[in-house]
Amino acid sequence: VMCGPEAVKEAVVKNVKVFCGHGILAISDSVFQGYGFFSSGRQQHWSTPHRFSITTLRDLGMGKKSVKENIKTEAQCLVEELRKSQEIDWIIGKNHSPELQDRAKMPYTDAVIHEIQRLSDLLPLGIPHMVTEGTFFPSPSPSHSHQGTDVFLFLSSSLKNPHHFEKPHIFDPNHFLDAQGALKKNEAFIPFSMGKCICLGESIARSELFIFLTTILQNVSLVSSKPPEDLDIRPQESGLGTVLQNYELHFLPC
Ligand code: HEM
Repeated sequence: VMCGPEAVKEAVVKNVKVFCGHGILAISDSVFQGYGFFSSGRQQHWSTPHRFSITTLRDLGMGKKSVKENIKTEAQCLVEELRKSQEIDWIIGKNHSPELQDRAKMPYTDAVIHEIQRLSDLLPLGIPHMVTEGTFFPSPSPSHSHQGTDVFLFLSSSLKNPHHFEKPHIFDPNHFLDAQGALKKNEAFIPFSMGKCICLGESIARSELFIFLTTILQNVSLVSSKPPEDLDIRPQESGLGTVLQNYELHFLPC
């Protein structure tokens, strides 16, 4: 189990060939029947479909107009649905819908999204990896790993690392803001893993989070039925994935 950003980096950035084999994930076997990226024990990481997907998914996330427009349309539809379900007559912002280019000008919003991802810790142990050939792992405690050894990248231990985040268990966007209010990168922020094994959907996921959140907040105020300080933000369950608690929220017209 690789704990902390330094160990994860040592494994999947510096020793990428050895540590990026796919581990066994029982749940994916029954769903994917051995096909696709999540099939267990896939040792060859840079297969043709993988390369194809990297190009396609990263292109989609980075710039293809149709996808960006789809994300915006989906966000607008979500707002429409919220409006209908609330039966509140309010107007979707008329002049400007959030665009991805706005993100660079909105460091606070970006920091809030980083902090949501950090604390929600969607995949605490990442997706299982497997050692593809016997290797000696020098740090933090020297050890030998045999081919086929399961490897877990303990992403939680980076996201909630007290050496990298001042208040690791408290929601505070300042973890990602410098003294001037600009977005501050943090090498322990690795919810998508890192290196060549990094989540193929990172760019799309980050775009969606920004567009959805800003579009919702542009149109409604989210009000909790309890004072925020009384909310319990500990996860309901945490295994392969973190399941958050259910919260009661009111969507009020701005
Ligand atoms: C907030 C949302 C998401 C988070 C936190 C997340 C996180 C992750 C993590 C930690 C991994 C494992 C990387 C590793 O092997 O070390 C992964 C793999 C993967 N993710 Fe995501 N992911 C998200 C959304 C998405 C989306 C939207 C897509 C597709 C559009 C996607 C597609 C994939 C694929 C295909 C892999 C397997 C990559 C491979 O085996 O090479 N993810 N993701």
